Amino acid sequence: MAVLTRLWRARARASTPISSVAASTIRTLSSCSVANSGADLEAPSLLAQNPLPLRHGPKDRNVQWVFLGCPGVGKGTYASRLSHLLRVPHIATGDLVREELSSSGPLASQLAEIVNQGKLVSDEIIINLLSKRLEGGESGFILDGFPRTIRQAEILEGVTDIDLVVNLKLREEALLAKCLGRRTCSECGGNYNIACIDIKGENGSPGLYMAPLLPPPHCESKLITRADDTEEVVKERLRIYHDVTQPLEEFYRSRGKLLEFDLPGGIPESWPKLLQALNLDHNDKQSAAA
Ligand SMILES: Nc1ncnc2c1ncn2[C@@H]1O[C@H](COP(=O)(O)OP(=O)(O)O)[C@@H](O)[C@H]1O
Repeated sequence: MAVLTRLWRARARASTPISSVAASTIRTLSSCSVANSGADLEAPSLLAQNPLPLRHGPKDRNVQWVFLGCPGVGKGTYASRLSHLLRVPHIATGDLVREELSSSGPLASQLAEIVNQGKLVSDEIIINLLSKRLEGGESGFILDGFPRTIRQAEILEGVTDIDLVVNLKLREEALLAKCLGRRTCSECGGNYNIACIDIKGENGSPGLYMAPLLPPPHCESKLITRADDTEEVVKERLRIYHDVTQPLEEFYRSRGKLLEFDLPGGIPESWPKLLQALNLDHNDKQSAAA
């Protein structure tokens, strides 16, 4: 991870075009390059190569995982739970963008315009925000919301090894409702969802039930909604996800790193199954619940 930090710092200092940073970092890291056989490995063989729990990754370091998935799928929820479980930082680029937005920094107004239209922030801005976040150095991480473009994935691949990419999937009908139901407590920062998803099974397809995650009474009057969680903007984010981010699935599948996970329901149904898919053991589950 120190390598990653150094390189992103160097990029931020030099304002070098990202493509040349990626090229030079790929050269620098040729001795510890990302395994890229091109073989289309299935998730089980990926896990067989890297049996979990992965407190330490392939080179005796902590896990370096990425979470992919449409807006509203629950990347933040599950990435955050796993980060507590595996004791690695959960780094969400959406949170970095929102922190910058709430500051009075020079970028704030430029970012507000982009984010409130549901568009993606430029790769350069995102890499700079990430490099600032990583200045302290990290040992292992779970990235959420990054990479989001093939270019970002190539840059990441040029600077460090990703062990596993978890692709969370949820039926399209549920995604919009999940985004519109999101609420955050302005005081404690707790995340809730007031949407109750109840899709009846029909023509052989199973139903889907996701209970709302309601706030405790002391948060009820302090709930806020993200400015970009309006119907129009969420639809635009979903469109951009399908056009620009979804190709990353094939990028990581071809490298044998993609673990597909269909969410079977809300947190009570999905969390144990996710742990199982990740081959995390019972002790880990107990410590997660603690
Ligand atoms: N890796 C990224 N590249 C470009 N823009 C990003 C990235 N991560 C976050 N953003 C910006 O921040 C916004 C919020 O991100 P996030 O909280 O991850 O949203 P979502 O709920 O759509 O997954 C995005 O719509 C986008 O404008």
